[in-house]
Amino acid sequence: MSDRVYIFDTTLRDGEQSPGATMSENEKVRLARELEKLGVDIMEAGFPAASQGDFEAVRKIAQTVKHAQVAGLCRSMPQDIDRCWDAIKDAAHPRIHTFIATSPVHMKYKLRKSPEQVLEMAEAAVKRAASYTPNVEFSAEDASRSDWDFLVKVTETAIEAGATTINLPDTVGYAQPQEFGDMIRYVIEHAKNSHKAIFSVHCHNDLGLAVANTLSAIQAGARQAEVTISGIGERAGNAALEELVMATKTRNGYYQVETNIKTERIYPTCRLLSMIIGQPIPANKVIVGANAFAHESGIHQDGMLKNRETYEIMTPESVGREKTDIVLGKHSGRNAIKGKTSELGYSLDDDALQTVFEAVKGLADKKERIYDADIEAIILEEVYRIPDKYKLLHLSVQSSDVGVPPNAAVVMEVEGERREHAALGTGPIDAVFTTISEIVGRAPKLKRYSVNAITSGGDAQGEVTVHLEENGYSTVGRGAHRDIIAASARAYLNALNRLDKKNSEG
Ligand SMILES: CC(=O)SCCNC(=O)CCNC(=O)[C@H](O)C(C)(C)COP(=O)(O)OP(=O)(O)OC[C@H]1O[C@@H](n2cnc3c(N)ncnc32)[C@H](O)[C@@H]1OP(=O)(O)O
Ligand SMILES: CC(C)C(=O)C(=O)O
Ligand SMILES: [Mg+2]
Repeated sequence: MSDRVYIFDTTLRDGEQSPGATMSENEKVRLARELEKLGVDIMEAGFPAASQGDFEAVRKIAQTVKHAQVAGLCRSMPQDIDRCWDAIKDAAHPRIHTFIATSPVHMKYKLRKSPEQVLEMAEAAVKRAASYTPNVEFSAEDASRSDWDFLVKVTETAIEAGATTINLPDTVGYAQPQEFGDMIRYVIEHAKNSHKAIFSVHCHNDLGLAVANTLSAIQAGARQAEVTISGIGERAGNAALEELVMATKTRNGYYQVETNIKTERIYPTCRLLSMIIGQPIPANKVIVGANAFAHESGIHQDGMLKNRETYEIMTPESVGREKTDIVLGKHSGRNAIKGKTSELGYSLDDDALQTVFEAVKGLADKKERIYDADIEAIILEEVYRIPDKYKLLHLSVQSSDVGVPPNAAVVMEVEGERREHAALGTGPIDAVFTTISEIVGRAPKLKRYSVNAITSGGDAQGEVTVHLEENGYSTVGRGAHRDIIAASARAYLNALNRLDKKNSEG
């Protein structure tokens, strides 16, 4: 049976210590509501002694959140602890989180205290916190650079004073996974009454090992993980909630632990945070980045279409994202293109598929990303075209405001014969249409002309639709191209070819 790992989210406290991630009171409350929906067990709402603003935000969150525990952080100082309690006392499940550093470098240079003084401060702090609530967490800051036997002593002291959670942080992201797991196991095995507390870890990502260290600690017996959404936090950040949770879920057989997180709420929560702090999610970010479930190369796309498990270890839906993105581009193969065209509702034979395949490869050389609408435009242009009597070979257009009137030069093939001509027009598109009509010796009436950007971005394709009328017949022609004048010429010829077919069918 799987053991439960409690998720302690500190996005609103350590996450907010990330440069540029300061949030207003309203934003913190909004995120707190989302964290509750996500299913975090404990949320650290802030550091009430830091400022009046943080005090108010923590108090508001404490009054708002109903199911999750709400923690406030405080130094091992009476005035900080009292202020913290004041802020969280209205919570349905309040927790005081007090801390003091235990590493030689922090004790000597930052605190200017001896280990004995630190032990006394820890004991006094936990006792004071426990006089307010039985739910007290004690953290030995910079635990990973502390003497292990001193950590055992501090842990015993804090448990004896009333702490029910003991947090051993890797404050500066210095630990290595095996070593960190060994440290947690050592303290749990050697501290008296360790069974009376839940052991927790809080890992920073300075060497990119925050999640690995947290997982190693879980294997060693830690049952609370302190994390943040998208891994934001002081310096390089904290262990990312989404990475830790999905690692334990995806490899449940390996870790044999479970969390209470509703994983399908992960993506919406990360998006909300990104909007609040105004920092976009990088495309290659684990689980929540735009590329995390996008498959670009033909061999991967082929595997995915045959069975998603070939290249996906979790589904995008399981983290609240939309379906897998098969990104068609220059690395795509025929199977992916066939899959996409049938998904769009077209059933193409092998020849048509080959035509689309070649057109996609050609377009991919010019365009960074191929969208569904590009594929549809290619199908319309390359497959569902009436056999052409008229073909465009070259087009050159001069558009102008003053001086030379707009003019076009067109080289075409008319039933296999090359013809060229140039003409003026009221605008560049009119010049193109006039030149083509003069080449083919016809003068259909242009009833309607429209242009749509069918894809987005600076390299978007435009689709032009023209309605032509001639001898009582009317028809529609379409053309797609990255240049709308070229798209217009194609649409006009497409309509002329259709008209010609109607005329000849009588
Ligand atoms: C690893 C972490 O993330 S720890 C949490 C970090 N978060 C914050 O710092 C919250 C924002 N901080 C603040 O607003 C301010 O630092 C305050 C209000 C907390 C304190 O401000 P000040 O009183 O001006 O102190 P200042 O920040 O300059 O220095 C910190 C003091 O606390 C002491 N201290 C640091 N940690 C602790 C602790 N856990 N317990 C007791 N004292 C501590 C330092 O030794 C220093 O003492 P000194 O003034 O006697 O040298
Ligand atoms: C206050 C503690 C838990 C902390 O943020 C750290 O050690 O990184
Ligand atoms: Mg921290």
